Amino acid sequence: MAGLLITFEGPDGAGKTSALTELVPRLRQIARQPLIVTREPGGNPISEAIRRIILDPANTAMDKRTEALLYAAARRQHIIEKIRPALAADKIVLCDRFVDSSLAYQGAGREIGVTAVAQMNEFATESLTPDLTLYLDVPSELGLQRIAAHRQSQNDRLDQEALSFHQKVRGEYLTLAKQYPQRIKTVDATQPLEQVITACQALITATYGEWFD
Ligand SMILES: Nc1ncnc2c1ncn2[C@@H]1O[C@H](COP(=O)(O)OP(=O)(O)OP(=O)(O)O)[C@@H](O)[C@H]1O
Ligand SMILES: Cc1cn([C@H]2C[C@H](O)[C@@H](COP(=O)(O)O)O2)c(=O)[nH]c1=O
Repeated sequence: MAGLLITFEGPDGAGKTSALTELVPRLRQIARQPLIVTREPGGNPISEAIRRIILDPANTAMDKRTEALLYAAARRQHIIEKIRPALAADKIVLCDRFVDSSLAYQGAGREIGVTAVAQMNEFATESLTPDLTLYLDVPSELGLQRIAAHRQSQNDRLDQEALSFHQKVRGEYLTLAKQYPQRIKTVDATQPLEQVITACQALITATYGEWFD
């Protein structure tokens, strides 16, 4: 498949959404192909509906494997409806979270096991793998502090997890970054936001310069 798939990963509060908001218009100015931005879970009506179920703080009874299956189901629909058609049309796709989130949150955080969650996602994605993943790294304490300081609405079900859950998530991200150094590039997200954005843009254009002016 043609196109370019770039994913953004990180613990809660790392700043992916903030960085993407600024980065997208900058990249659009220099991109040689159309660029779309999307997110997981979500990105299309069915997957956004699944997102609301997964993150609803009222759903305290949700089993951890049910949760993992719902993320994979949302991902499947997202790939079929949005990501694959965009890649087939040679577009640049920036995606806020992808399979690595399931490995870190469900595999490690929920302790289902990274191998089991990877296998389930192989089925869902038919092995679609990002060309590049930018991992925004922050200590869990800082990520949670940022969310507590800024978020006005009620926290979602995952934000409410204990610090130890978020530490397991971060630990797995760091392991994945070591395991796949060609694909996963780490950005120090404790830096001021402008520096995080600059670092993301530099990594993208250094790795895939032929896609940008
Ligand atoms: N580099 C930064 N320095 C200081 N504050 C930041 C930085 N990046 C983001 N923030 C703040 O932290 C909060 C969380 O940021 P954001 O929502 O972008 O993170 P996220 O990675 O998308 O988190 P989540 O996965 O929980 O949605 C926001 O209020 C944002 O203003
Ligand atoms: C894709 C995906 C996400 N999660 C978690 C991570 C976050 O806590 C929420 C999504 O919220 P955000 O505002 O988009 O960061 O869902 C997960 O546990 N597993 C996944 O596969």
